[in-house]
Amino acid sequence: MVLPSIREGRQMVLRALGPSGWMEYCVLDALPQGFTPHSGPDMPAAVAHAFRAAVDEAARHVGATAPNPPVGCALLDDAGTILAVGGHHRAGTPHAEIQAINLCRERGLLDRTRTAVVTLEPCNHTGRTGPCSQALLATPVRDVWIGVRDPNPHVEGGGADYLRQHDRQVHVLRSTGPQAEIQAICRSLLAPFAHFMRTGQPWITVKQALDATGSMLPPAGRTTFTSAASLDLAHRLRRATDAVITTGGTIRADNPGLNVRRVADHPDRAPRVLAICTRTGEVDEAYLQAARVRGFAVQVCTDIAALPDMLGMAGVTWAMVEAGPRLLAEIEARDLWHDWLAITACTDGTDQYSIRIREGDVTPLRLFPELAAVKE
Ligand SMILES: NC(=O)C1=CN([C@@H]2O[C@H](COP(=O)(O)OP(=O)(O)OC[C@H]3O[C@@H](n4cnc5c(N)ncnc54)[C@H](OP(=O)(O)O)[C@@H]3O)[C@@H](O)[C@H]2O)C=CC1
Ligand SMILES: Nc1c(N[C@@H]2O[C@H](COP(=O)(O)O)[C@@H](O)[C@H]2O)[nH]c(=O)[nH]c1=O
Repeated sequence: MVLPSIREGRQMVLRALGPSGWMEYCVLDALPQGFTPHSGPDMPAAVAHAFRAAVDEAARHVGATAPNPPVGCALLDDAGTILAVGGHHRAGTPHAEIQAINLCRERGLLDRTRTAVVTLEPCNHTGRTGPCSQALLATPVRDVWIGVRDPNPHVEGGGADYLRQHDRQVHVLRSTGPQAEIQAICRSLLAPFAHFMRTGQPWITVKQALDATGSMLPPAGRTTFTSAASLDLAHRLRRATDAVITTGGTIRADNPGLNVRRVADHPDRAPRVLAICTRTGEVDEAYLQAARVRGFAVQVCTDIAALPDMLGMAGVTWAMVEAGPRLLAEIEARDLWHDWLAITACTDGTDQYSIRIREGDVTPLRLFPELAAVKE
């Protein structure tokens, strides 16, 4: 018998199962036999694999879910094959677990579900949608793997405890040993939301472009000087965040757009906040008007100390600073930042990245492939 190549096999499956492509995912990701979800404390390879799929799905919606967190969920069968991967898209729409359950139901696969892999503990309360813990109980799922416990203090009784009380095996990833790497990715995904839950304020990322001499100022007649790849990254960061923080000084110097242009933005996103720091409070009315036309909800901030609360009140979970050297000095002196991405344009046309994290070891910047391994 001549086996089809992966490509041929994939085309055969797609022809057989329609254009959506979902079974392509299942087939190519089917794992070797021997996956035993009840087998012990360490994470089976299929679960690790499913966590990555769930994180990827959640990451596609980072920047669209605020004030909710981005979450992903994969449902697996007995053999460890991924049946469906769901993500949370927007506040008020179904959570990741419900998306994955609904996908399985549509595909006639719900009866095969045995293991749920979720980047965040399933909710156990009725908010704008029903409790995901109960939705999972209504499926044949026996094992639930959780990346991070829910940091939301307003959520009474965790979904993990509820599922355990109903005889489900619940595994919460540990921060040491073989589970640590995936737990860290889940914590990176959740970092802005977890901070927002603790403080009511957004996670604040500084993005700073530097030339080879260490200057932040662009050459005359230009507003940027980093490479095309770094500008793409800057726009992907804008897409992932809920607010841009800039200043009166930068607006007067650059008349910057600050919107997402080099990559596709989330469709139908609620207006992103443009926070303009200015001591005088005087910002050109034509600039404000044009920024609103670009889709921003503009907020003028005359006291930078009040900025985190102001943004938190607007439901901003992750904000990015795009400002010049004077405001960055203020932000650093006042500890108003959480992570700091420096992009240095080298003379050979390449850029170097470095990341500082003010406290701890978690940064959502690690979700971006080119920053995943960047050193401080
Ligand atoms: N390389 C890079 O990553 C970037 C470079 N730039 C460059 O930086 C230059 C502009 O820098 P600069 O003029 O120093 O401007 P900054 O962007 O550093 O902002 C300074 C302005 O911020 C406002 N401000 C300062 N402190 C506070 C405070 N405590 N509360 C509220 N508002 C405050 C004031 O605005 P006001 O005067 O209105 O009161 C002040 O003029 C431009 O050349 C631009 O191209 C800009 C962004 C990024
Ligand atoms: N110079 C510089 C940046 N600077 C920031 O980008 C703004 C211009 O944004 P826009 O008008 O939307 O293209 C500029 O005013 C400043 O805030 N960003 C970068 O990624 N790389 C760069 O080299």
